[in-house]
Amino acid sequence: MARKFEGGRLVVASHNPGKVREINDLLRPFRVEAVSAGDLNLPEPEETGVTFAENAILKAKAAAEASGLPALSDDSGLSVNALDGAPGIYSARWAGPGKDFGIAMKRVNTEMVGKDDPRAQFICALCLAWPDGHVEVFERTVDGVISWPPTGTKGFGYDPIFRPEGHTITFGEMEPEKKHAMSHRARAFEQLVDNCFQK
Ligand SMILES: O=c1nc[nH]c2c1ncn2[C@H]1C[C@H](O)[C@@H](COP(=O)(O)OP(=O)(O)OP(=O)(O)O)O1
Ligand SMILES: [Mg+2]
Repeated sequence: MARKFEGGRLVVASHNPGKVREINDLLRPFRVEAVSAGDLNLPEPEETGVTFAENAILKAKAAAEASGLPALSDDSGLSVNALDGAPGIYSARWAGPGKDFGIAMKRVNTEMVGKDDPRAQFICALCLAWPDGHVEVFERTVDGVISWPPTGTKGFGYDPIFRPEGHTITFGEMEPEKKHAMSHRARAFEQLVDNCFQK
């Protein structure tokens, strides 16, 4: 049995404004008072893990310990079949210190030249950590294809080049509510809610 979140304040342990916005959207129906790591001036931990789950755990634990509150982290990324899963856990790092996803998306496109497999997944590991060190982790994916050139301005990160399976538009072109009905983050969140939130 997973440990339950009892309600009240919860730290959203992310420094990515696009993600914080999406997690706040997903939390809205629940009795949760979300505060972000940025609001609390929490440091951004170094992501030394080699898996999404490891990085999610280290980010959530760091925020829970520093704040004394339960903390929810998200470690996520884009995995391209033709690139053997790259950028994967390095998805944020491909955008460089300036966090320029124009550069990161161009790199995906350049490295895919000559390969004829457009398949890709977004992956999201969510970790809910308590100040005593207990953690719960949930990981989910969404399948799609890489589409070039980038289209749409509604999302963040690699959304303009990711078209989810069965759809004709990219996440960048999709209304947030529609992305939340199918995304890797929304799917992992559903697991989190089922296991850790009171109904
Ligand atoms: O729905 C998504 N739509 C587009 N791009 C996405 C998505 N989900 C993850 N991504 C990409 C961009 C992000 O920068 C990277 C995650 O890297 P990741 O280390 O987990 O997050 P981050 O460094 O941006 O913020 P933080 O670690 O403070 O939560 O993968
Ligand atoms: Mg990060």
